[in-house]
Amino acid sequence: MLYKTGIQTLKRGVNLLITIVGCGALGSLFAARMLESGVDVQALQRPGAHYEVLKEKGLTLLELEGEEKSFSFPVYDDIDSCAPSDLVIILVKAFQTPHVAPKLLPLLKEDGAILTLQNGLGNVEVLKEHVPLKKLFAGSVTYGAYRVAPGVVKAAGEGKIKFGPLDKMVSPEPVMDFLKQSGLNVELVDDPMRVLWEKVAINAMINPVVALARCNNGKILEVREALELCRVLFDEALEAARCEGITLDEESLWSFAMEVLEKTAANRPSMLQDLESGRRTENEAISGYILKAAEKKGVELPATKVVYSLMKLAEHAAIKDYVV
Ligand SMILES: NC(=O)C1=CN([C@@H]2O[C@H](COP(=O)(O)OP(=O)(O)OC[C@H]3O[C@@H](n4cnc5c(N)ncnc54)[C@H](OP(=O)(O)O)[C@@H]3O)[C@@H](O)[C@H]2O)C=CC1
Ligand SMILES: CC(C)(CO)C(=O)C(=O)O
Repeated sequence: MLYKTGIQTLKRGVNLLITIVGCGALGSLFAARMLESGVDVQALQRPGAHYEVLKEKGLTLLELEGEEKSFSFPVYDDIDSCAPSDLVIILVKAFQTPHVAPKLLPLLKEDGAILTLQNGLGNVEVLKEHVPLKKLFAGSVTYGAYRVAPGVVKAAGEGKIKFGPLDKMVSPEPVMDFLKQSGLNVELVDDPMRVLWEKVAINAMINPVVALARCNNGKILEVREALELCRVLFDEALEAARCEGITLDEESLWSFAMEVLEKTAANRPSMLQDLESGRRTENEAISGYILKAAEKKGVELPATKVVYSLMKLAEHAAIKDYVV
């Protein structure tokens, strides 16, 4: 018999509540889609300019086609003010996970669930230290959003959430139904860790290369040497995945990576946006994690090591008080 999360209360017509932990670009886009679908949302957000605007004036979402929408929902900077929720979605950057993970359990109703949709690897390991496995779900996202000003988020493309429970004995249906009801495109997967590795392989071959070159994703397709470098980084990421016992489908994933480059040709990747805004990047959770996974098995990944080190240098140069 599969363990059910508390989200089955959905079927009893009780109002369900989602908490978004880290209501930045993606968290705000999701909050907007949920509110449009009539689902209750609250955000746990750290204090700062974005928090102030969300709290005082609400969220402004600029749709891809130019429409401007306003949303108002409860935004808190402390756990004690939050109501216990049925589903908590983690959308802080990976390096913030150790700060939020110990606070999560009180945010949940007794049988609620937690879903991480963050990029990078290592988040699940941290969450597992603080949350029972049966409550944990993980996945990746192809939606896009970025912040244009505090409280103002631009939608950069609809996409899909691929997710699944980390404990195979847990029924994913209630969370799946809830996310669908929340206006999001969702697909269930058997092995969420594979999905996280697929996403990290794509991030590892695009993000640091484009961030270091300070260009748009599409430029990679115009420079043969850049594409060759991406291929080496991609192959190294797949090698690291094998070191963790995960064999990714090289051919179909490479085709998907090319599709991502074409579809996001005009985009500046998140890592570049972070560098340009003087913010920390997810370098550690992407290239850094890949290097560590391989290192544990005595495998060296020379190209990944070079771009990882250059990204550290770029962060050191761009970020005040960066700890090397
Ligand atoms: N944006 C996108 O298109 C996509 C993003 N992702 C992934 O989703 C995750 C979130 O990305 P994104 O939304 O772009 O990032 P953002 O930086 O825009 O959002 C993260 C938010 O978390 C807040 N925050 C930071 N620390 C804490 C904390 N301790 N407690 C509460 N809130 C906190 C930040 O506050 P503050 O505003 O003060 O900085 C910020 O608003 C990342 O892992 C990213 O890689 C995946 C696919 C697409
Ligand atoms: C897929 C990609 C590389 C698109 O830019 C991305 O996820 C990012 O910018 O972080």
